[in-house]
Amino acid sequence: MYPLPGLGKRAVAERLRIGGPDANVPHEEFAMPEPVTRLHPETARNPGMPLDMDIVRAVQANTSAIERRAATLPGRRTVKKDWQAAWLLRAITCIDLTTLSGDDTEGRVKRLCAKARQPVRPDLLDAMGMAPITVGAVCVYHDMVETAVRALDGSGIPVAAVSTGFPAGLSPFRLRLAEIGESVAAGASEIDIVISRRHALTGDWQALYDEMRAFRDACGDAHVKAILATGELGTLRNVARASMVCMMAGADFIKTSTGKEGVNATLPVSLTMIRAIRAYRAMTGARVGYKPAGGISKAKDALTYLALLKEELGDDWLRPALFRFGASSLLGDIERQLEHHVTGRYSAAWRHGLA
Ligand SMILES: O=C[C@H](O)COP(=O)(O)O
Repeated sequence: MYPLPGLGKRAVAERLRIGGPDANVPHEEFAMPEPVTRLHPETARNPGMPLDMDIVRAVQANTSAIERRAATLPGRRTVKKDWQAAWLLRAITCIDLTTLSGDDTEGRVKRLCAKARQPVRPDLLDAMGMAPITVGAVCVYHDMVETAVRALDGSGIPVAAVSTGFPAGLSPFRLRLAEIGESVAAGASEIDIVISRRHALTGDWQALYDEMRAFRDACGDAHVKAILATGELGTLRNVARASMVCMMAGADFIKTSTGKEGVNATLPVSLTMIRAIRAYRAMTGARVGYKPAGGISKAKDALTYLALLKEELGDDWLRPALFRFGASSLLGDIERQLEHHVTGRYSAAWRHGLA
């Protein structure tokens, strides 16, 4: 399957220069596809491919071009009224509703799971003529996996566990592998691993590939999201290369951040990672998901991310199987905007607590 027949070396090389001229931005009517009817439609997993250092070395990132384009993104596409409500509902279905605090309790996780099952008040959904929806997943530390799995029983909502010594990823390697196994055994069907940043910072792409491959193997049937901790990778080129190497090693998703770095999800980083996903898709035919995480708390930011994804990867990515927001408080602001859409009034933010 790699490389795709018909895609010559030159075409591949063009796609690896992130930030170069972009002939691939679609200009069709900027509307949402039909509503999500199935939460997690089958998506073939990314099988990965052998590490190809020629490709990794060819990956470039033109930082100033990326930053220029990212700066134009907010407000570039505006969706209003019913369309905006539809986009916000779509955003909710793509949230990994997250609690990752040292003071997490079973009670907090149960309340979060109740919110995951019913993220929008039924009267608001009725007023919009919408069927019930749920979030994409609930994301917790290992110790809370069993509680979340029980609380979500019968809902079809997956539990994602952060793993491998999250957030720094500096515990002994065998323990990081064992941690994945424990979380899968406890019922997590998605595992968010953290990469060893030093491998990217020192350009040891073979070590990063081997680590990622081992993490994926330890996950078994559970889907694996690779957290790059982009705020600690130094350059956008490192972000682009780490994205490519993790995808080559079989990551199902690439994710920006743990939420604990000094800088978490940003638009330049997102553009870089999304372009890497696009290049990987062009080379191999495989679709890898994207998860910006950390600091995304406003409905308008969610709209910007969805617009970016639609422009760069197309409607196919606008669903939970290929896109998630890692966010602990975004849902509250979206619900507040939906209430305003239906009633014409804003309620206080405290009325939309999550857990
Ligand atoms: O992966 C998810 C993040 O840890 C959540 O970050 P946040 O609390 O800034 O929304």
